[in-house]
Amino acid sequence: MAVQAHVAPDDRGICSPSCKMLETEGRSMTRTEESILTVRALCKTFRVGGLGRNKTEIRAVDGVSFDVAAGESLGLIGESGSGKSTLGRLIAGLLQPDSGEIVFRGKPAWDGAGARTHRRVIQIVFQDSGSAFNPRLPINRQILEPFVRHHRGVSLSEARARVARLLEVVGLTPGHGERYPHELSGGQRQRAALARALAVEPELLVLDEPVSALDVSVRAQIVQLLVELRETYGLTYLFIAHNLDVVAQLCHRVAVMYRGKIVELAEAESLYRQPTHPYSRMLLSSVLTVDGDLGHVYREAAGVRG
Ligand SMILES: Nc1ncnc2c1ncn2[C@@H]1O[C@H](COP(=O)(O)OP(=O)(O)OP(=O)(O)O)[C@@H](O)[C@H]1O
Repeated sequence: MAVQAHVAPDDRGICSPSCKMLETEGRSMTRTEESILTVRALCKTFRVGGLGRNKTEIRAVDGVSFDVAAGESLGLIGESGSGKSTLGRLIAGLLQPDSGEIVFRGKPAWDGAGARTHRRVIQIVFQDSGSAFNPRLPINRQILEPFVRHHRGVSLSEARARVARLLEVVGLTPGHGERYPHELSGGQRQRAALARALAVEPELLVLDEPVSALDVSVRAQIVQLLVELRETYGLTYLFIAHNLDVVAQLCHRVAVMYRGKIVELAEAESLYRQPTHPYSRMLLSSVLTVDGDLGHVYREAAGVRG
């Protein structure tokens, strides 16, 4: 069954989700209409090279606006250097915007004093989780620390039991928890990175190419895990990826970035079937060319979406 949702730009040129449910081949993925993340006119410029006025300005994110509904997975695609990671880092609070607004559950992401407001509820998982872990500490310590920080009053033995449970949820054993990051495979490290992110009970995960470095079979397992975690914990995802199959498997809507701007934002199936912006058409057809219709990628992915 075709996707029933419809997203249209409002009179400010901003796309907002307007559906309650996606139905895909008899399976449903519920999400609410409530927007939990609102991004408005977001800009970030980097100044690189040279001295003083000789510096070059790179407008990495250039006036980006969109909403994400609770429980939704929004994919973010675009060529290398289009600004996807910068946008993800801005939303996760790792970078401060030059201008524009990020509002999560009605509250601005930065307070008047320049401090992050959503440290806990928005977490980020990177492609290379190896470098995101401390190489000198076993994995379970690195999950325990954020857990304890955000669960004051929980005894150490209870915290350890909860960390063991988190490892289990992501498909790891207590034995994996005792290893150091380099003693895990890439897929196991991504599972551990997800467990660590979940330790603080986030609501939104920014997933910055979390499966790009994995081989095909491990990638499929992690995508399946992401689907399950989303259902179990009611998570919302901003999913950055190059791989369009993976985006089709996981995402309700997809935003296409080009030179720091979102040039198209649409329901995944309608974007894959009929991209409207010339850059989206070029991007999609450069990956797979089947009579200009990529609907089959979306349909083939339906079995995984759950
Ligand atoms: N810390 C930084 N300092 C200077 N320039 C940066 C910095 N981070 C990103 N850029 C530049 O901003 C632009 C957008 O980069 P970004 O990493 O966001 O793109 P991307 O779409 O995520 O690319 P990729 O898919 O290759 O990861 C690029 O021109 C990049 O070189």
